[in-house]
Amino acid sequence: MPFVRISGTLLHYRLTGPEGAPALVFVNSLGTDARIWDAVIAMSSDSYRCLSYDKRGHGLSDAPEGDYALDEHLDDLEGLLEHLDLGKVAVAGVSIGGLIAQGLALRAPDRIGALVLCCTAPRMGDAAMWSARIETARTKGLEPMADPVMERWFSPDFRQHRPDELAGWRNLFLRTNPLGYANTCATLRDTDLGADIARIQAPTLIVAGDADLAAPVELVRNCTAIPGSRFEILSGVGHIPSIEQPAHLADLIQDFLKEADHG
Ligand SMILES: O=C(O)CC1=CCC(=O)O1
Repeated sequence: MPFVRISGTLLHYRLTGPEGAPALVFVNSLGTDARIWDAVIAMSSDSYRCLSYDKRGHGLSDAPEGDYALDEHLDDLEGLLEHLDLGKVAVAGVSIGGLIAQGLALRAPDRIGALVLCCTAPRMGDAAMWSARIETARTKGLEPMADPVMERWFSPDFRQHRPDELAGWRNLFLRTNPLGYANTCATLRDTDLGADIARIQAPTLIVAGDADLAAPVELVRNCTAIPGSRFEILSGVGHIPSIEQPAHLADLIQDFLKEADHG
């Protein structure tokens, strides 16, 4: 369970897989931590050096005060990559994690071997929605949002047939630092990469879930402005395919990275 301080912010990360193997980095979504990627990492770490971390405001990482700018998330991730000396990486991000991946590909194209953008878009939601969540998180905590958020995260089938997992991931959401959550909602409120992503040159796989209420398929399709990108729609999956269909997602990622010449 290593920790590192990047420009004063403590980050919790995990690194598995053979040293020298192509590096694959996983970025988590709002209200979660690196554990949402564990099943995919277990299926990938024979062939890839897998890095996952709790982005600021989440998990065991620090939750600094104040709205988080996208640039601060990028500073964290770039700092972590420099600290670990991973060379060129593929970055897989879900939701805001995918926004961070897009941002890094724009800021540091030479570091990026490939992108996997899951259930994300260059702009997610609108300012009013994020402001309302910020207000709720800061004044009442996360409990009032828990049930609606579970409906956004998980397909009806998952919620009906996997109640213990649902309860566990709900616990993860509720244990997120409400101020870290609110400060991250500010990133979503303030970020729009729509005018920029056509400049991304990295080979890009885009994955949407047809039961995703947080990033519906047509929103995720906006990522196809990235030249040459491939778009896949997973059936019966909500907002976090790494939890609902990890084997399917791991296969897609590995096949794509081989074609992209990253592993
Ligand atoms: O909580 C949600 O609605 C899902 C979500 C939006 C951005 C993100 O990272 O997760």
